[in-house]
Amino acid sequence: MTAGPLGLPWSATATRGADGAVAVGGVDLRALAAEQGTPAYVLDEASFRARARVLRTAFERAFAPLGAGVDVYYAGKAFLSVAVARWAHQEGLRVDTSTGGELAVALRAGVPGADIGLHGNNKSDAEIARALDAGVGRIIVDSLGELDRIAAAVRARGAGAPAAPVMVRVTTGVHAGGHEYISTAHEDQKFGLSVAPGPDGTSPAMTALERVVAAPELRLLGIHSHIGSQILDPEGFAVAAGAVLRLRADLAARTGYLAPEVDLGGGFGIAYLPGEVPLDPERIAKDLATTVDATCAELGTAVPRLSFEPGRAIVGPTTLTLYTVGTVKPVRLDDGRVRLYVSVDGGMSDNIRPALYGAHYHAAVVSRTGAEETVLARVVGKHCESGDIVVHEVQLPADVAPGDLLAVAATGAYGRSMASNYNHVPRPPVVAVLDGATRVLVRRETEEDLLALDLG
Ligand SMILES: Cc1ncc(COP(=O)(O)O)c(C=O)c1O
Ligand SMILES: N[C@@H](CCCC[NH3+])C(=O)O
Repeated sequence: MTAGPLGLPWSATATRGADGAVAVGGVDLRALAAEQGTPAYVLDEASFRARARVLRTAFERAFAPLGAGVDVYYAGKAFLSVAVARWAHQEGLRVDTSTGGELAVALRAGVPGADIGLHGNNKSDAEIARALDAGVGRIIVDSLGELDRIAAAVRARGAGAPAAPVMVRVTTGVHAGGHEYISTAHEDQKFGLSVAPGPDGTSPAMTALERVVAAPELRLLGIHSHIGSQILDPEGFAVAAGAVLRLRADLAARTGYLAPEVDLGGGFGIAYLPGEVPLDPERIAKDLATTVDATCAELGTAVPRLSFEPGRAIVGPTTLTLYTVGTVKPVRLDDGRVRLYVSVDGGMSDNIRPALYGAHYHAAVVSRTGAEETVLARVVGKHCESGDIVVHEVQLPADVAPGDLLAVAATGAYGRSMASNYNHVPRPPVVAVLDGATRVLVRRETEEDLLALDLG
């Protein structure tokens, strides 16, 4: 994927003018801040669409020679709004949801049920019913109990109700990703059913798959594996693919049913810092096509239809968070260095990732050309926590001052979607920019919005 004039981690259309001011999508961020206020998430629509297309076409091209087809789902948990669900669908992607709320957004966007998947390790009966009402293309089952509940929900619809299309989410023991909490395929965690044999020699994954094959209310589409998030080393995907394909072949040997699909999840890592190298979609797609082809040949099974669920790799790099600098305070460290604490008008309520995962981000002053001399800075928020850090370490112009606009790059994934109202701070808007125009996708919350929930 091509980087723009400012290079990674900035979005593709970000440019810096002669006066030092940064524009995205042809919109000067000073004008955007004056019109919309700060903080604000600024989403580069052209970049979102381009990234969605690049990922889809990379997988389509790589898997075309295998002849079984590919679907790419946009994982809405990274960031979902009606507009982005629509953009993803217009760019030929389907939409992956993980709660009734995300499902509601995708449906409001007009995405046909058949192009929506529903995940979740603890789906409510209401969520299951809603998914069946919407005719979702697949429900990704996460436990044996859930299988029974979906079957019951189908039965409750009466004779003639179509069987529910399900995939079974399995854990292959592959542990990958940027942080232990976001690695989802090792065994001691809540997601999926393990492929490791239990005391009776049969794995929980196989038990679930056999149960689906036997249930008239369920139609087994396939097997699902998601190994983690922000993965920069492609090796784990190939290992997981091999394990899933072997499980599919074992199931066919035991039941005579060869599941038509395999989903290898999302998790493709992006650049958060200058110099960081993102996972290359073309390369991962080609490598996986080679692995799938070779493994299926070795197992003597037909190649399945493949699907993927990237979230971060599509939306992460498209968005920056625009803040206004407030307090600037030099703090002397034990080793004698001075760190400049630069406080902005948001913080852990609009980006919890640094506090939750120790995630690192990059920032720059975007309203003017700063002094050539730079200082070691830490960008912090306005919340009542010393861990309210937005950017742990970054060199900023030595003259950074209150009133400057500061942008933090690559905040599109798990920023707004994990935002909170800590300290009664209203959540920022999401403003799309395209060809010199702004469009508010999600409006700024107000104190009135928050007080409206408080019944006194
Ligand atoms: C099942 C599933 N699919 C897709 C994703 C999207 O992951 P990412 O945003 O890292 O691509 C996740 C989140 O990790 C997930 O849990
Ligand atoms: N929320 C995590 C990723 C988890 C993905 C959902 N399974 C992050 O910010 O990196």
